Amino acid sequence: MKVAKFGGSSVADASMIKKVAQIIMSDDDRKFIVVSAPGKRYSSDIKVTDLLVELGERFVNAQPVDEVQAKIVERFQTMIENLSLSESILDDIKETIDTVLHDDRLEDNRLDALKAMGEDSLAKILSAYLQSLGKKATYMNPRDAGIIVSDEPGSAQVLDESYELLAKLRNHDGIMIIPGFFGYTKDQKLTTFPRGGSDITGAIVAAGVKAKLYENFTDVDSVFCVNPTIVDNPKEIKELTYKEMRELSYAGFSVFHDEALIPAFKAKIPVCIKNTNNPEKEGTMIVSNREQGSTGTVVGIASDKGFLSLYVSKYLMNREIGFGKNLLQILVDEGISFEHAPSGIDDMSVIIREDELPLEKEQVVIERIKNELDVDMVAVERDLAMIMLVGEGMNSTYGVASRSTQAFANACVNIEMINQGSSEVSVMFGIKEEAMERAVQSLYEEFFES
Ligand SMILES: Nc1ncnc2c1ncn2[C@@H]1O[C@H](COP(=O)(O)OP(=O)(O)O)[C@@H](O)[C@H]1O
Ligand SMILES: N[C@@H](CC(=O)OP(=O)(O)O)C(=O)O
Repeated sequence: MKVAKFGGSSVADASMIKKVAQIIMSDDDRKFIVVSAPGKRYSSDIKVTDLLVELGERFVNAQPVDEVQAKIVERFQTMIENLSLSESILDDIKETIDTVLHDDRLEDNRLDALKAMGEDSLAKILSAYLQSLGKKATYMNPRDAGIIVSDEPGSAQVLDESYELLAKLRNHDGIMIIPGFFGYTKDQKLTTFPRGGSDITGAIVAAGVKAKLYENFTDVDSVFCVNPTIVDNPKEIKELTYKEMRELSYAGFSVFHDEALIPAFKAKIPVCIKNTNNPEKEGTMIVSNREQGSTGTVVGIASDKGFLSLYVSKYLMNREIGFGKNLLQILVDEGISFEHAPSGIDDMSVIIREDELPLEKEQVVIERIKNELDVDMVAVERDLAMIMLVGEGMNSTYGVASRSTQAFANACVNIEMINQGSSEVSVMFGIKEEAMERAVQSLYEEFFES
């Protein structure tokens, strides 16, 4: 039995839903289907989830909501009409969105409940469409499926008891359509995963029903060794390990959510990334072990912007017991999560995503570090990008660091920070954002074209 997840690009309009239905019907093993909300139909289009976020924010700020609500309804209306489905489905969707918007009991988690309406509505539409084609298909709400999550709005985590409940679905007859991106807390509050989180639902369902394969359908033929918007026609990756994919997705491969790897990895479910527009292509497999030598030493180069470095310097920092802990405690107190913390004898840098430390919070943190830690210097450098080279074979190969630093030099890019050693499968470089594209292109040339 397989779990197939279709991303936003795969369900953007009626013509895509027809392709999705063909894919589902072409393999009887595809029993559990997880869907996203309709994504962009063309590059300047707006994802339904973004429209729902706007709707929620407008409502909370007492601004007019009619226009954006109409846009959302229109997306579903066109889809329903083009699939020749009953108008009653649209009535149900409209009514559900309206209830979520105005129900006083939802005051606490209205934004999450609204955000989930894109996947919820799409799951209803897809199951009705499959039924209209004569298939036994059932819409299954994540609450009834047993997806229980922590009470962290917008960044829920699955609770272990979900897996036992999901296992009971194995005996279900016909095809089950489950909306991705959300679950319910123990006290029945709808709570969403982080953005892009339908991949996470797919992995949880695959682990719960013990699927033999988790297929993740998107809009590219495979995972490429570098972001295809930075390098034209980059090489395709045929096989990756969970660990490699986790590092690559964390650092910018938006094709698969990094948090989706854990449930699949723990349950040892292989993952296959495939293209809804080209389902015959074999795609990329993500597995526990990859035969060494089946690809180069570096399997992928990931890159992401939007980081800052909080640099702290104090003479004899190395001798001061608890300095690192006290610095990080200030971040804990201020509710800031950090990504990396490379350190030297008298210096420590903490790498943080910029949205975690807005300017007003920056001042508070700097003052606290100065007053409480008695440092010689504290400074924040913004507009940084991180580039990550990933590959299981890297730690046993000579010369990866020298080849990469040469590639940065060739592109006239100054390296601000190197972090090697924390992970066995990656080496990370911090550089200025404006240099990211040319640095990635130069690294691609060095590791994939030379
Ligand atoms: N290394 C990569 N390989 C493949 N796709 C990538 C990579 N890095 C970024 N992407 C982007 O990820 C997109 C697919 O992910 P996403 O938009 O989340 O799809 P979906 O709508 O199916 O959830 C691709 O269109 C591509 O632009
Ligand atoms: N619709 C949600 C969840 C998701 O997974 O979407 P997509 O499959 O389009 O990445 C979002 O936009 O975040």
